[in-house]
Parts: sequence; C-alpha cells; structure tokens
Amino acid sequence: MAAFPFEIEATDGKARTGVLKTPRGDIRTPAFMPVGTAATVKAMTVDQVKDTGADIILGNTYHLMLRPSAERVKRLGGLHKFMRWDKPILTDSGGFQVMSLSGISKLTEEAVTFSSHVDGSKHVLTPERSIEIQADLLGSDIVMQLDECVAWPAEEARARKGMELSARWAKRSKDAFGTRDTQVLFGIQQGSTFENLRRESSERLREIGFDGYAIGGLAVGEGHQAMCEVLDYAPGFLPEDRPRYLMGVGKPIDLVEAVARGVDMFDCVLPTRSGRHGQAWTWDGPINLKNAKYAEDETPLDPDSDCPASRDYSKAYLRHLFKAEEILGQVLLSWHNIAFFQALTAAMRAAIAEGRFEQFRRDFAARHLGG
Ligand SMILES: CCOC(=O)Nc1nc2cc3nc(NC)[nH]c3cc2c(=O)[nH]1
Repeated sequence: MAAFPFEIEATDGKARTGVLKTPRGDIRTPAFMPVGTAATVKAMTVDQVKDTGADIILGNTYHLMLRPSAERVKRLGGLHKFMRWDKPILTDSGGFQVMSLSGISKLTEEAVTFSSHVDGSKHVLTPERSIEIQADLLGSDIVMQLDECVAWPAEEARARKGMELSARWAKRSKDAFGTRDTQVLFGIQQGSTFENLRRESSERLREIGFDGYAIGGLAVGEGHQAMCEVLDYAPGFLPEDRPRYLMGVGKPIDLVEAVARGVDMFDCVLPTRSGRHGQAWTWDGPINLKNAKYAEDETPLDPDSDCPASRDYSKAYLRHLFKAEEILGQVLLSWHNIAFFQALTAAMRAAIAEGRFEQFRRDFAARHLGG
C-alpha cells in the first residue's frame, strides 16, 4: 500500500490531473514546486509562497548539508520548523548539485566525495547518507534516491554506465529508506536520450518499487525539442498510477508540453532566478522590465491575478526598482513569477478536468510564443 495515495481525477490524452495526498497536505497535480535551496525560496517569505497556491516546495540537500549542516537543522526541529513551512517538502539527494556546484568531486561505486564550495571542507555522499540527511535529519516528506545525472550529450556506453549505477544506488537507497508511513521515496529514471536505456532504467526501478518516479537526466542542455522527443516515450515506461516528476523543468512551454506527455510534477529555479534579474513571466511570454519601454507604463503585470505583486504595482515602478537596484524589485518579481507558474499549473489542472487540454495547449502556445 503506497504511503501517499495518488488519486487521478481526470485524464485528457496523456495528460492527467489529480491529488497526491500527504500527511502535511494535498498536492494538486500537475504541480510546480518552487525551489527553496538554502531553506528559503529566495527573496520570498513562506506566507508569500503559500499565497501563490504552491502546495509543496523543494529543499536542496547539498546546500543544507554544507550550511548550516543537516545535524544542526535536526537539532533545531527539522526543515519544516526551521523555515516555518508546514506543507510538504521534497528534497533532492544532492548528487546533481555536487556535480554542478562543487569544484572538486569524485564519483565511485560507493559514493560521491567532494569539497564544499562554501569552505572547501571534505564531504562524502553515499545513497545511505543521502537518505539519512533527507529523511532523518531534514525530515522531508518526499525523499529522492541518490543518482548520477550524466552530462549531455553522452555516448550510449557512458549513458548506460550512469543508468546502471543509478539503478544500483536506487536499490541501496530503498534498502536504507526501509518502510515509513509518513515519508516516501522516489526513484529516478536515467538513460540520457536513449529509448532502450530509459526503458531498462524504468524496469529496474519498478522491480525495486517506489512511491513515485522522477525523470532525471533532462534539461541538461539538450534543448526543448530533444527533451520532448524523450518525453514522447519516457513517462509511459513508468507506472501510470504513481506520480511522475520531471526534474529541473522548466520554462512555461516546457511544462505545458511535458504535461501533454504525462508528467505530473516539476521544479525549476527559473521563476525565482529570472525574477531576481528583472525578467517577468506572463501569459504573453517573458518581458524584461529593465527595458526603457516600461519607464512610464502604468499597467500592472497581470490585473486579473490575485497576487499583489502582479496586480497592484505598475511596470514603471517595478522597472524603477530594478534600475535603482532596490531589493523590493527582486521580492515583487519573484513573487509574481511564482504566482504565474502556479496560475499556469492551475489552468492546466482545470483544462484537463474539463477535457479541453489540447485547446488550452494550442491557445497557450499561440499567445505565449506568439511574439
Ligand atoms: C530534485 C531531485 O534531483 C536529484 O536528487 N537528482 C537529480 N537532480 C536533477 C536536477 C536537474 N536540474 C536540471 N535542469 C535544471 N536537470 C536535472 C537533472 C537531475 C537529475 O538527473 N537528478
């Protein structure tokens, strides 16, 4: 019996909408998870994050194990109490960030060893240690296996090696996780852009058995087209009655096209990171608020939004804040962008429930990419 019931309420083609029920609250899918890297969704309070409609956020094992350390978070009551977020948290296993953030790192069958980008201290991450950090010290609700994300492009032989290591680490992660009734473990499908490897990865994960399945190894430079070609088959290799989570994705158009191919959950730093640099995401596409054309534009980003950052401030004022390098600019635009990503997933949930997702998909692309 799965610890977290996943109830699919409607399907439309390959798209699904449903609810993943957890002890800390329900997660409506398709779901977008704001990234809360160092125990904060950057530039936002947890109340603002909650106001956007986010049901779950992502925490980063790599950052928190380095600072303030997972043991300190545990001593302070765990990640939910520490950052005052009482809804679900999904934590990553740290592997991906080690490879992308820590200068020196070594990958063996046993572990990933690396030096901290903060103070150069040495660290070892095994599947078992990653589970201990996520499940026992941080206290996350959805725990991820330690995996190896192979860089793109990869030769098939190299992609196979990474997929097989990830599959062995999936077993070690599951054994270390054991059975818990208030937390779940997700496996991670790998295999780069090779259909046979993706199929084999999925078969190995299903034999081990997970409460949810992530699709890893994408959004690593392959581009939208190549990613969609993998998503034409990869989600279908995973159990249809469990959540499918596409990691690190993505732009709004990526979310829509991935939902059309059967994906349920997403995380990406794009809305918060681009917000801090003056880029606003809207139904009509992204805009750069530093552009002079907004200097006296008194219209808000989205008058129909219930988010104050989207509805109550003029583009002229937001542009001024960025030109003046005022912190409030980063706060308001992060808030607006997260609210937009939540509005997008809410609109997709409604479209699927009402059997009009294909029309939504066409209308969205025409307006958002229309230029
Ligand atoms: C979020 C859970 O992720 C993990 O524990 N491992 C993992 N993370 C990834 C993060 C990614 N971000 C992007 N693009 C921005 N691509 C990613 C792939 C992985 C991955 O394969 N494996």
